[in-house]
Amino acid sequence: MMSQAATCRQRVLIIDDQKTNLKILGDILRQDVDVILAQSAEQGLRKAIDYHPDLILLDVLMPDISGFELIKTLKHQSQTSSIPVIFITALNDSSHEEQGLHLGACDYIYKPFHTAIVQARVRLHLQLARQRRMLEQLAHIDPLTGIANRRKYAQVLDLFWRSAVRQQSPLSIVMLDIDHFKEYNDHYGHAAGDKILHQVANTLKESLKRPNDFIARYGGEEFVILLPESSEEGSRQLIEQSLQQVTDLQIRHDYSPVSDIITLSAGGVSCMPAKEQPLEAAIKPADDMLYQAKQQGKNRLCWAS
Ligand SMILES: Nc1nc2c(ncn2[C@@H]2O[C@H](COP(=O)(O)OP(=O)(O)OP(=O)(O)O)[C@@H](O)[C@H]2O)c(=O)[nH]1
Repeated sequence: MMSQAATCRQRVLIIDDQKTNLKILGDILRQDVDVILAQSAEQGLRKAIDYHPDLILLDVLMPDISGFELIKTLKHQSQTSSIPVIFITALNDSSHEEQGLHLGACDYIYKPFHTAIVQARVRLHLQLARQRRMLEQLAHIDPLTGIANRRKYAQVLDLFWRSAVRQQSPLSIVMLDIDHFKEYNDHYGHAAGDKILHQVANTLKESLKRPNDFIARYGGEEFVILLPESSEEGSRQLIEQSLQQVTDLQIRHDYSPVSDIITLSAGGVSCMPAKEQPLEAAIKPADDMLYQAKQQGKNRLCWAS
């Protein structure tokens, strides 16, 4: 993920009502980045949402909506709030500069501008944006397995839940746990245990079919899978296949009382989220079912009815 973020071309949206300014700025940046042009605040806002640029260069004095007004909207909308904005304006006095920075701009450039200074500042802010994105990605990845961590899971669950409430569509939640993993660690060593966690996590991940299906490491040897817009029958079938794919790895576990290979227990629930229902209550049945699967002898899937 890091290498992809580090190599792909970044995008800069330039918003200015003067065609000549758009052309000049576009020409001096095009060598380094993909340039998107907008000739009004309204068009700029639309393009910011549609193209999600890495940086916005924004004029202040525009006939319909001023740059100062537009940045307020950009900073209030979740799709655009994290995009850094540089003002580039003929309002070349410190009080306007102060106002611009207060409104959330990361920089303020006076017109008439010097080409090399615009290029240098754009480069600097793009580099900062890239580093910020990498940090965000790293903060959401479990380093051992490379899949999402519990923090990311909490965010995604909240997102899926709200979307399921809005669309009145089902959401399946599945908790999975490696059986007798303590014995595995005790006999084969912690480093071997780490390798298994990586292998199991990635096998489960690859078994998921739809782009929105989501897996995270919930903790230790426990994983959680979220399947949005998936029926109970479809979800059960998919998870049975996922468990089968882990079994197919045929990882020897001579110290497991339930099998001579690594197995998983899993508990699932399909729910139709309602606004007034607390999230915790919806997840609990999956936890209960995992407990039941362990109680019933492990190496199985139990589903809440
Ligand atoms: N190698 C490795 N082991 C871990 C990691 N996180 C947790 N564990 C181990 O996972 C084991 C979990 O043990 P238990 O909770 O008793 O679970 P279990 O042995 O799988 O028992 P059941 O779930 O009842 O089958 C402990 O030995 C933990 O040390 C990790 O990152 N790496």
